[in-house]
Amino acid sequence: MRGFYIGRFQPYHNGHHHMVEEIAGQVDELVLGIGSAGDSHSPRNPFTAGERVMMVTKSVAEFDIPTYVVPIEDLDRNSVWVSHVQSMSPAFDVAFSNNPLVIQLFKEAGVEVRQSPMFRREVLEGTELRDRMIADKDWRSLVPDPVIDVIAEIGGVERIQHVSDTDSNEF
Ligand SMILES: Nc1ncnc2c1ncn2[C@@H]1O[C@H](COP(=O)(O)OP(=O)(O)OP(=O)(O)O)[C@@H](O)[C@H]1O
Ligand SMILES: NC(=O)c1ccc[n+]([C@@H]2O[C@H](COP(=O)(O)O)[C@@H](O)[C@H]2O)c1
Repeated sequence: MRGFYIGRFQPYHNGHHHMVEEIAGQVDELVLGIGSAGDSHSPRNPFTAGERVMMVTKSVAEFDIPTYVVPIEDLDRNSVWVSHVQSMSPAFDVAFSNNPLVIQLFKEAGVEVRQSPMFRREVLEGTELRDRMIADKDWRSLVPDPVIDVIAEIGGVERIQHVSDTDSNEF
């Protein structure tokens, strides 16, 4: 059985990693969708799809499960989003998500959806991690080690601080 799990992963954190570990116990192969793939260099979406591919690929290497990482751009039309996802991804039997819109769209399309409880959500939330990066507070303890390396390699903290500076995000 092949599972599908999509997130923006801005950045990929220990909550996502915990969910992947749980999913890995339920399926034989996993597709990880990098959502909003066209977005980057903004306060909410600082990292490119390629950078997020690196974070996710290096992190899930510790789990013993074949994993495909697929960037998926957003569409203006929710009604055809599941078809769009299916056109970009290896075929899957079950989708995993805690996002209400994603759950609704998959269910309406007849795809089985499984949810899992949120894991330490008071700190394991992308928004909280990005705020900590901007404020130079600890975020490294909340992500898998490979994510620390990728964010260092790409100058990610400097970037998010720069794009969050209201004087420097005009183009
Ligand atoms: N701590 C967590 N435990 C379990 N699942 C999580 C956790 N954080 C996020 N998820 C789930 O992972 C998927 C992808 O989430 P997403 O990439 O939006 O992360 P996020 O932490 O919610 O980020 P943001 O604050 O940027 O929206 C969603 O289904 C979301 O509900
Ligand atoms: N119409 C669309 O393009 C559409 C609909 C539902 C979810 N999505 C994307 O799926 C991803 C869901 O991940 P999150 O749970 O991290 O929000 C996001 O990137 C979101 O933009 C896109």
